[in-house]
Amino acid sequence: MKDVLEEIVAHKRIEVEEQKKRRPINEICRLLEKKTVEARSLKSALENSDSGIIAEFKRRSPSKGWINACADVKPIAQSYEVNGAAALSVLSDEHFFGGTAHDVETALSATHIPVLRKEFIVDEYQVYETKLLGANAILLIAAAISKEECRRFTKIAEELQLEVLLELHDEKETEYITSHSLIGINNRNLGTFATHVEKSFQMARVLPKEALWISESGISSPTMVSTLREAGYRGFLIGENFMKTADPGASLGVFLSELKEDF
Ligand SMILES: O=C(O)c1ccccc1NCC(=O)[C@H](O)[C@H](O)COP(=O)(O)O
Repeated sequence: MKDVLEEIVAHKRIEVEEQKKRRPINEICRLLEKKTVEARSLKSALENSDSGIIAEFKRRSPSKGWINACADVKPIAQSYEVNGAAALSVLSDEHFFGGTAHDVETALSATHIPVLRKEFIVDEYQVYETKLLGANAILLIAAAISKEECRRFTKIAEELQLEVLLELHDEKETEYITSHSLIGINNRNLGTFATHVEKSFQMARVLPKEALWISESGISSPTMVSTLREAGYRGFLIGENFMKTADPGASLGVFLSELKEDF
C-alpha cells in the first residue's frame, strides 16, 4: 500500500469505528429492511451511453487541495446529468476530499442516473451503510484491502444488489478479480500523485475481456477518451477537469461536443 492511501485507510478505520458507535450495524440492517432503493445500473448506463463519462463531484483532493470548496452538489449533479453524464461519482470522504455521505443522497434525489459512492471501503459496515444511502454502486480499491476482504465485501454488495467497481493500480492486483464485471484502472500513482493515462493502456493487456473497463483519474481531453475507447475502455471517470471550472456541468457539455467532433 502506498503512503497517502495508507494514511487515508488508517483514518477511515478510526472514523468507521466511531460511526459504528453512533449507528450500530443492527440499526442499519433494521432500517435496510424498510428501505426501497431505485434500481439504476452503472454497468447498463455505461453500456448504453455514447459518452461513457462518469462525472465526479469532489471539492478537494490530497493531490490538489481545494478544487471547488463551495461546490453545491444538487445543481452540479443535475447539470452533469443534463449535459450528458452517463453516471455520477460522489466522494463521501470528508477529511481528505471535503465530501459527505449526505452529498450522495442529494445527488441521488436530484438526478435519475446511477450514483457511485466514492469512498474508501475498509469495513463491511460501510457496504451496508452505502446501501442505506441509496447509492447504486461502491468502489473497492484493491490496494486498500486484502483479497479476503475484497471477496467478502463483494459478496455482501452482491447480496444487497449494489454494483461493485473494483479499482486496480497494477498487474499484480488482477488477482483480486473474482466475479467483478466493472473494473477500474486508476491512472494516479498514489505515491507521487502523478497521473499517467498510459497506465490504462498497459493494464488493458491483462484485463478480462468480458468485464467493462473504466479508466480513472487524470483524463483531461476528449482525445484521451477517444484513445482509451480504442483500447477497449467503456467508462471514463473524470473529476478535477470539470470541478476546477466555474460551471462543471457546462464544462462537461463542451467536452462532449468536442468528443463528438473527434469521432
Ligand atoms: O484525487 C486524489 O488526489 C486522490 C488521492 C489519493 C487517493 C485517491 C484520489 N482520488 C480519487 C479518485 O479516484 C479520483 O477522484 C477520480 O479518479 C477522478 O480523478 P480526476 O479526474 O483526476 O480528478
